[in-house]
This record gives sequence, C-alpha cells and structure tokens, in this order.
Amino acid sequence: MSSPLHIIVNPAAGAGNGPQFIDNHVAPLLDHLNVPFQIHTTEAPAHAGDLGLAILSAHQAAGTLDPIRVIVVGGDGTTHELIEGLQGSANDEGKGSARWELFILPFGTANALYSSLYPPGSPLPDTTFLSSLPTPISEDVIKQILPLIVYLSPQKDAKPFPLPITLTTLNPPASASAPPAKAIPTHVVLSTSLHAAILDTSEKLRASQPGTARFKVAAQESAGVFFNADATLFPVHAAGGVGNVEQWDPKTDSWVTPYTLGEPKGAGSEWTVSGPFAYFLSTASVDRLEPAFVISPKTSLRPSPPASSSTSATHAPTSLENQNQYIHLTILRPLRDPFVSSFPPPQRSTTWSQRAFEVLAKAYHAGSHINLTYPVSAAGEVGSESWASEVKGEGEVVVELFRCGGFDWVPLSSQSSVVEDKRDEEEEGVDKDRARLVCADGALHWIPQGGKAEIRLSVPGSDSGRDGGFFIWA
Ligand SMILES: Nc1ncnc2c1ncn2[C@@H]1O[C@H](COP(=O)(O)OP(=O)(O)OP(=O)(O)O)[C@@H](O)[C@H]1O
Repeated sequence: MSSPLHIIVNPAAGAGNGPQFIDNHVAPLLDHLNVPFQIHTTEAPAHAGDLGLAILSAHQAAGTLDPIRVIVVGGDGTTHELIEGLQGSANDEGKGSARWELFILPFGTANALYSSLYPPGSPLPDTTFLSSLPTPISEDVIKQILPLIVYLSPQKDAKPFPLPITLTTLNPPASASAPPAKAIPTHVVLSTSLHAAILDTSEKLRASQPGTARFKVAAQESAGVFFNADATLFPVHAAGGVGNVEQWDPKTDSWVTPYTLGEPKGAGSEWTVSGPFAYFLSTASVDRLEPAFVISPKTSLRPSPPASSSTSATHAPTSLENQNQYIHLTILRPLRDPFVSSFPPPQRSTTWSQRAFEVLAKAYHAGSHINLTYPVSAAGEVGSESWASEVKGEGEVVVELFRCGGFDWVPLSSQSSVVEDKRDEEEEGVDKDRARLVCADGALHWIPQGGKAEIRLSVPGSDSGRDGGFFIWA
C-alpha cells in the first residue's frame, strides 16, 4: 500500500476554518479518489514540528522510500514550524535525509507562499478528472486546493519544485566563548529593519486586530526609523555553477554588476552594502507577502520559460535561477535619497517616512516600486511633484534589488545619527537598537550585542526522486 498523504491542519491559523474545509472538501475528494490520508491537528504553537517528527518516525518505521507528502492547512507560520521542527532531524540512518513534498493550502492570514505560487488572476487548472465527484467542486474550493489538483491530476508529468531554505545563524562577537548557535530555517522571508520592526509591533497588535490591517498600523510607527548596519553579499556556489552577486537594473530590465555600491572585495566577488538602512528583506521563494503586496517581483520558484536563444539557455545564472539558488534582497537606504540627505539629521526621519510610504505603496501596483528613480535635483517641497520619485528616470534607483547566494548582516551600535525607537523600553534586558532585530518567517529574534547574522541558502537537489529536503507542489 502506498504511503498515506498527511494533512497537518492548524485550527488557529487565519480565520480558523481549515479543519472544516478539510472535512467538507479535502477528505471527501481524497476518499473519492481512493487516496489514503491521515489528519493531524496542531494543538499549540510549534506543534506542527512535533507532528512532523512523529510522521517521520512512522515513515521510517514503515521502511518505505516514498517521499513524505504533507498537506499543510494553515498560514506560512504553520509551514515554518513544520520545517523548523524537522531541521537536523531528518536523517534516515545513513540512507540520506527524507524527502518532504509539501502541499500548502492558504488558510493563514497573509499566505505569502501560496499567493506567490498562485497570484490573483492565475488561470484555473483543468479539473475534468473531478467530474465524477458526486457533488461538483466549486471554483472557490478549487482556488484553495490548486497544488493538490496538480498532484492528483492524471497528467503525471508535473513534479514538485525544490524549496530553498535560508539558514540564519545569529552569532555573538568572535571574542565571546558561546556554543555554536543553531541555524534558524526560513522558507518565506528573512528580514531586518522596517519589515522586522513592523512584525515586532504587529505581533503586539495581533489580539486586538487579527486581520492584516495591523501591519499598516505598525508600519506607521516604524517607517521613519534608520537601522544602522552593514551587509556583505556573497556569490552563489552551487553544483549548477557560480552566480555572481548582481543588481537589478530597471532601465535595461536585466541583472547586472552592482552599480550602487563601492568596489567589491574577496577577489571581486563580495560586496558591502553600508547602512543606515530603512528596509532590508530577503527571500528565495516569494514575490509577494500577501496577494497584492509584490515586494520582490523578480523572485519565483517556478522555472523560467525556455530561452529562445541557445546561448542564454546554457547561461549559468538562468540555470541557478531555475534551481532556486538565489536569495533576492530588497533594500532601501534612506541617505541615498537626495531630499532626505539634504536635510539636517533631525528632519531626515520624517522626510524619509513619506518616501518609504510612497515607495512601498508602489509594491501594491504589481511590484512597480523597483522601477522608481530619485528626481535628479533635490529641490522642491517634500510631497510636491518635484519631490516625487520618477519611473525609470535619469536619477539613481530608489530600491536596490540584489540577488546573491548568501549574506552577513552586521548591526552597528547605536549612534547619534540613528533614530532610536523607544517603544520597547518596558522589556527588561533587551537592547533597544533594533538593527539587531531579525524576522524569520514572522518569528522575531535578536542578534547578540556586538554579533552578526549569517544567512546562507540550502536548496535540495532536484534531479533524483530520493534526494532529501523540502519540495513544493504547485
Ligand atoms: N492549536 C493551536 N492553538 C493556538 N495556536 C496555534 C495552534 N496551532 C498552531 N498555533 C499557532 O498559530 C500561529 C498562526 O499560524 P499561521 O502563522 O500559520 O497563521 P497566520 O498567522 O494566520 O497566517 P500567515 O502566517 O500566513 O500570516 C502559529 O504561529 C502557531 O504557532
């Protein structure tokens, strides 16, 4: 008998209707198609990881070489907890680590991964193979089970994509004698600066504002904060080749050698990005954080369409892209703004805050923020026409978009130029310099004082059915 499909459902995610949806729609569908399955319900935070470990044990005890297939019914946080719980544990007694194939169903609040795989308006799949169901399946239900339909469809040429996992290590200063820190896995985003600060505030608002509106309230509070840090970007080193650090050039619509940074180091392959930063977000898997907020529009887990010319078909970065080997960074550095830097430090924060909203609002317009350029001359009133960003104009790009294989984030200690955030002062023992704040798929962590975060990418092999790691059906 083939291994069962496992369904991990989080009754606390999103509007809380995952369990009912499984009972009403998924279970009858699988029963009808004679697909064996087991339902596991999370009972508390982090329980998805324990459930994953129990599934792994049962799978190993059964001695099967099948992949472990799990339908995750929840938000990005539920998948994150499953992956985090399994980290370092998937060793199959020397036979290689287990291969996990995930089907994410969008029952969280933001559903970043699902809406990146299926942006609003995506074409619906052919579901004629479901026409024998006693009750016809509605379009609304189909839109929530798209990965499952790909898998269950009789056309069996589909296969899951490798899911890149970023591994973040929060290291104390080199002088500190601490045991090596355990890496934090993320499958959606790893961020610092404004995005992490927004999550920090929005978690505090979760009880009073369960919907996505709380993110906007939190953004108002932190949009003018400057985060003092340096980042170093590293190239991709993968079996598929080496991929240099590159920067998106909206004027030519192509990836090019970084052009807003100084000179590279490390034999020309490593690049330093000096702060202060306002926004710093990395992802290897999603182009959006919610259906309409397309913050990293060049990121996709789906292979790019075959290139028309044979030269570009064998080009290393394209193949690395198709193996999901790049981390994409979306960066805003406020002092690159000619208006902001023309003001004395006390007024920079409020000036920048308006720019930040101007830019991030454009992410809601199909990710068009990456095409913005600063006006060439820093004249005119803040908020006026001459202050506004242009689209692919003559000035410097507003958003710096890079792709790389990994990076270090090194917070610098608070300095007078940093706008310090005073809101958390009631928290005992926590340093208030929020450049040390890191958000890993919505979970917040602090980099030790004087230390740094090291972010590296782990991508499962995609050529052999028995390769371990996480794969995703879509
Ligand atoms: N039985 C439970 N009771 C309470 N909390 C739970 C339970 N099971 C899981 N959780 C917690 O629910 C939280 C929310 O889940 P999840 O992040 O998937 O949904 P979300 O926050 O609504 O959506 P998204 O992450 O897409 O924004 C998780 O962080 C998890 O720790």
